[in-house]
Amino acid sequence: MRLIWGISRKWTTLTLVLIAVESVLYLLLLYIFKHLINEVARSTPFNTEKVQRVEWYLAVITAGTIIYVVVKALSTLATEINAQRVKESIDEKIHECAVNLDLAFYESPAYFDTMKRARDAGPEAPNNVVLNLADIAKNCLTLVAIGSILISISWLLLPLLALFIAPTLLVRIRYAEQLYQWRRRQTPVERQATYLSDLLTEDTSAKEIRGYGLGAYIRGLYTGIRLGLMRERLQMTRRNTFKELLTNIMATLGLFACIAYLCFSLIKGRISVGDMSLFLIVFPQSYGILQGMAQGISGLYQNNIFINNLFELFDLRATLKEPEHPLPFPESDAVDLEVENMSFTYPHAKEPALRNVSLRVPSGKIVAIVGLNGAGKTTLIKLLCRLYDPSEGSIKMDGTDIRCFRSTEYRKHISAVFQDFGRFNITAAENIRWGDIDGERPESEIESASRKSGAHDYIRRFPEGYGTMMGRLFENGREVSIGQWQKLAIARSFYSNSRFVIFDEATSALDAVSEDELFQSFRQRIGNRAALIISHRLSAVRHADHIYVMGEGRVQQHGTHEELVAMGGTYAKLFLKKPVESDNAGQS
Ligand SMILES: Nc1ncnc2c1ncn2[C@@H]1O[C@H](COP(=O)(O)OP(=O)(O)OP(=O)(O)O)[C@@H](O)[C@H]1O
Repeated sequence: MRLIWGISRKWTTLTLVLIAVESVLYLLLLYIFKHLINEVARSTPFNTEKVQRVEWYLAVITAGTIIYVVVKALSTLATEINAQRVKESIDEKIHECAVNLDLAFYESPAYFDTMKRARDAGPEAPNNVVLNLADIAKNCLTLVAIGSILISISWLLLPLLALFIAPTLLVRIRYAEQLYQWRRRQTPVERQATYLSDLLTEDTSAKEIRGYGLGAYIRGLYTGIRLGLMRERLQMTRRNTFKELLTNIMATLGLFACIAYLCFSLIKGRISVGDMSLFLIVFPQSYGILQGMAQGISGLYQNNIFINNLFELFDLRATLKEPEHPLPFPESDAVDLEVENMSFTYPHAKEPALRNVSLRVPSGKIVAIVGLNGAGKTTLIKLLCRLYDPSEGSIKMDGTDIRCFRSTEYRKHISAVFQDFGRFNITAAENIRWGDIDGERPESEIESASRKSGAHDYIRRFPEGYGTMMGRLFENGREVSIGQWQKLAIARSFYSNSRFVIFDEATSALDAVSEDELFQSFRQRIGNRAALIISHRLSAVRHADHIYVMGEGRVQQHGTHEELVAMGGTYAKLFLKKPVESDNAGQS
């Protein structure tokens, strides 16, 4: 309730007011209707006075019914608008939560379970709660109206009805709870099934699934999981159907008990014909309303417990601590990035990925990091981008620990191209502009960044140039090669206003000519920024001002290319297996 109220006060109030008006009108109409029937049935002489009274009742009932229909339509509209607003707001909140959580959450299966449950529940669940609540409120008020009429006929009717309908309500609430608990338990299994289904339907795995003939096997795994889930669900449904049948029989007995009671009351003359007619109108309705309420309350209960999943997600808090009093970022362009005795262990991992690493990226310099697979290079980059905080040691920017800056502020000064860079299905221009989404920069800078990365060569050949939709997800989209996508990602980092450019094997898919061109004039391309390059290729690292060699999470050697070659050891082993001139000499 607080969630809904917080999102949409105006519409929630309007909805409740309209529902109240609708119910009061309904009660008034029934009341006038009763008088109309009594007037018609009364054994008074047929004269002008009687005709006038009947006409008056008819006119009031007709006008009142028209007003009632209008109010009902308005209240349905207001409820729907309110529900839509809540739905949009919750959707927005889920996305906000996902974006604000730090990368550490993505390491944990529990996070994916919570996210899946929240996405399964919302944004429909709060929406349904609004509709449920509106329905229950409406039914309650109508029931009060009908109840007061039923009590005026006989006080026994209401408790009799409630007694027989209560078991239906309880059974439905119990089933809702069982369903929720079951879904909660099954989330990891359902995620496995979704993963297998994605493998079968998405383009990223399509080639290997066909190449290795894995289709039938994966389909078998998927069907196995789904059939298991279906069997359990059907078992629950079967048990529930049996219970529902029993309680429905009870409710029907209750209905006929009331009918029998009223028949005898009429015979004994305890109720009038007007009462009986009124009863015949409202009785089926009250039965329907009570059943609707049972459904509404169990629905509310069910949606409410699904909403708990949403709250579970909203309650997740980022683990990266933001400083209470963030320091302003250094004004000067000449800032150094320094790593001091840093160690880091991934959440849920036993062994540290980085041990006592120290290195320096001076302003305006190009620094390279090399090492075998699993040496810890990418991990170091993630820490430099402050996607994680070190377990020990620190990273300093111009002598200040980067934890003293607001993380969003700090990240603006680092632009990284990761191995698994983003391939965004948006226009080519937007792909580059996302490197500095808040900057109001002239369009020409997009092309300039694109020229520096080599992406301009193929984008200019597209009939729609930079307006071309990239990827094949959307109409008229252009799929390009991995190397061409990589050039676009590099252009994005060049476009950004950062002081440090980080390339984590960012040129691995570039052809030798493109890569050579890029690194030959790399210094001009990055301007006065500093760069950190991770690469397995000699052509990418040999021109660096300083090179660090990493192994088993540590810095093993460092120096210039010439110094390291002279030193021998890991670097020489990595890069001197083939003649130094060869582009692929450094591939590990
Ligand atoms: N998310 C993670 N959770 C736990 N351990 C991880 C995670 N990512 C990487 N590791 C481990 O950390 C170590 C360093 O990995 P990292 O990705 O930094 O290596 P790398 O030097 O970049 O390797 P490559 O050259 O293959 O890219 C490896 O032992 C790896 O298994």
